[in-house]
Amino acid sequence: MLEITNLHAKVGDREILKGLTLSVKAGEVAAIMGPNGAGKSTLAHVLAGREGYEVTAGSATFEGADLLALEPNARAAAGLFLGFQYPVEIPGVSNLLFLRTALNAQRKLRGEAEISGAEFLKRVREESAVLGLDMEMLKRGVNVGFSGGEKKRNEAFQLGILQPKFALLDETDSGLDIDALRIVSEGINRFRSPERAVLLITHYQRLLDHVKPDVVHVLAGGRIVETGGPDLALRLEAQGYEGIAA
Ligand SMILES: Nc1ncnc2c1ncn2[C@@H]1O[C@H](COP(=O)(O)OP(=O)(O)OP(=O)(O)O)[C@@H](O)[C@H]1O
Repeated sequence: MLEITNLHAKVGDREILKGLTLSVKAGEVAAIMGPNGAGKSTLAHVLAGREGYEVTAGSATFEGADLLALEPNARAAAGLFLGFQYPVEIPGVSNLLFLRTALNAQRKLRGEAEISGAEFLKRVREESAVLGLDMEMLKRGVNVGFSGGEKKRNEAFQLGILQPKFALLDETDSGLDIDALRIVSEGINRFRSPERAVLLITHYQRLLDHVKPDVVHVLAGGRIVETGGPDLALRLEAQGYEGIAA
């Protein structure tokens, strides 16, 4: 589904991704772990098409199409979703208006009809119930006044509403209390399907206790340096990154 080959990318003058190769298949849940500053969020931003991140070599294709040639909104319409490590607040734009507008903009680019008010509301009710977000909160400005954990739950809510094909989740587990971690994990597990894929950037094995990954990659020094099964995450938890070649 996602094929990244020898990707090099820089921010300003600094090369962060240094020949990263990674493949994620449909149906797969893959985790990316790695030391602070290794380039995990940079990878997420490059894939989403954030400004200021320059790809200098390599390729990334999504379902066979050149992802890097697409504008960010076209990447979203193609089915790519990024859950931010640091969700932003958008005062004056309610969560529900934001999501309905985003969903319809994506549907329009795909040549689909707008979602009906009734269907949108049904999706909102279902997803907010799973994630424990009440309707009053969702009428407030996007993330405005949300606690750190509520912001992360809201990322999972957006995932449930937009129903993309590929979820790239950048530390969606950080800042969650024990119950919220279980709730957000449930949201991610509900999203799992043979047609979709998930790439979880995380520092903690505890998320992977709830969302069992098929594969675990280690990103260090701007490259994937090791790939294994769920046991790799357990080994890292026990041993740290010492001995991992950067
Ligand atoms: N705008 C920028 N200008 C200069 N350096 C940057 C910029 N953005 C990121 N970097 C650097 O790129 C490196 C990789 O950052 P990135 O956020 O991708 O790491 P990460 O693996 O996600 O780390 P963490 O686990 O701490 O979240 C870091 O050393 C960071 O300081």
